[in-house]
Amino acid sequence: MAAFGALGLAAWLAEQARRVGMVRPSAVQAACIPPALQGRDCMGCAKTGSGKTAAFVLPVLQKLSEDPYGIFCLVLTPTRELAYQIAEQFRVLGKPLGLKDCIVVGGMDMVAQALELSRKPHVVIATPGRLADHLRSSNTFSLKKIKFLVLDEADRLLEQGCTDFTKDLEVILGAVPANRQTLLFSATLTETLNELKSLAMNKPFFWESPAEVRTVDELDQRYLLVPERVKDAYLVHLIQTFQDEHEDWSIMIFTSTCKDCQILNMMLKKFNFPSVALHSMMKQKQRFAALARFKSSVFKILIATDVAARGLDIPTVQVVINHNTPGLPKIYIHRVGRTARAGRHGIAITLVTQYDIHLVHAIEEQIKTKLQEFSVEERAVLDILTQVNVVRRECEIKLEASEFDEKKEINKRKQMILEGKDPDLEEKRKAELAKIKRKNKQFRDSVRQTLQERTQLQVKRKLQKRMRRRQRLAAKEEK
Ligand SMILES: Nc1ncnc2c1ncn2[C@@H]1O[C@H](COP(=O)(O)OP(=O)(O)OP(=O)(O)O)[C@@H](O)[C@H]1O
Repeated sequence: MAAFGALGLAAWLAEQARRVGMVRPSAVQAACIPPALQGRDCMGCAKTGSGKTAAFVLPVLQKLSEDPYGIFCLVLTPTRELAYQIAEQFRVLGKPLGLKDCIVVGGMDMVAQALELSRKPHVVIATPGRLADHLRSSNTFSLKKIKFLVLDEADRLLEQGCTDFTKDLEVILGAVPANRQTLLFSATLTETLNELKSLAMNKPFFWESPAEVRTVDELDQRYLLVPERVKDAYLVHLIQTFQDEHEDWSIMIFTSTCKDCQILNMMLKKFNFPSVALHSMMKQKQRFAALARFKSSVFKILIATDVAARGLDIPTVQVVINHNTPGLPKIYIHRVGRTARAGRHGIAITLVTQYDIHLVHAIEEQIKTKLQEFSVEERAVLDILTQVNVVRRECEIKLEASEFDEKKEINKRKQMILEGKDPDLEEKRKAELAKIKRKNKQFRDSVRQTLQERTQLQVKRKLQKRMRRRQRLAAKEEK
């Protein structure tokens, strides 16, 4: 495969890439860097861990070196941790340029970010919510001259649902120029291809990994059929097994809710498995600290919700365990993609209960691969079953006593204060917004009602007119 220089990158940039271990471009880099350098919009759909980040960082840095000014490039990504990770790649690869970047994410000081933005950094890496807040509340910076708009995990940014970014993306797209280059990347682009294409201003160059199998070959994908009520005992047994056989291995465990994440973290500590949790109910500083301790192998076990499912690049992760079967195949693809990255091997085990069989079939259909059964010693699991369930109950009671749910509300309020917002004002704003929405709905319903009544009236009049005409005709015929 051609070297980076042959892709059109300047010697200094190819050398910088080499210095950080990128000697030969990966398939998605070899495919997308040339058209990006030629000024085309690009969409890259490549497997997890295949170097999509550098596929947009390198061409952006190349173009920036030819015309250095700020704000040159805006990168949007769905989570705060990913924003920091992308910024790190820009800093490492852009070091010879003296790159100035600015990270704009929630949970951090908004005033400091506004100050940094006003200094016109070359590259802004942001989560949509916080950037939209800045655009709504201040005019101390402009995105009018950006050359590149990059959407990392693009399909997640455009996903509709409870935590969708739609309104924020509308604000941001209104603030960027039409004559820009748009680069879109993800491991699961295809489902939202049309919406994504509408984002690209001109006919985008589209590249998709040719392999039919959607997950990497180096990934050993297993399942474990377990009854729902003994799932935790299997989890503890799996961790014990891996830690006995490979004490240097790092394990990422995914679960569905913040509460479950918290309880499992408490449980594992009681079984002397030092672990850290990562979920959206934690304060931002706690999230960063947990990730740093896991990345540096101070802790070998990370329990996370799907806030950590996409993009996180932690080379030491050898095992991914799905404590719950992901509801969507693409969530599965991203979760298990946290291991077996950049050509390394890894194993992913999904705990499948009697209620999840259909989910496994949907996953296998999407990834075009059959999961193999992972065998364990049932006896060993039964031996710890009671103890695990007792410990879980103790942790649940302890968590309830700590008013975890109430904390969620308090956390939200604290977060707003930290971000310079007034929680009561926000509460009032939300109530007013809800009232306006209710009134609008009532108005629409009454209009619809009136139209229906009017239509019925018109139909009735027409029928009466037709009846009267028939009566007149009948009367004439009688004469
Ligand atoms: N050409 C290359 N040669 C060697 N290593 C590379 C190369 N490109 C990227 N890498 C390394 O591969 C790892 C994965 O890269 P990256 O995080 O960009 O993958 P990705 O495709 O974005 O994954 P995901 O879909 O999970 O976000 C990183 O550690 C990165 O430094």
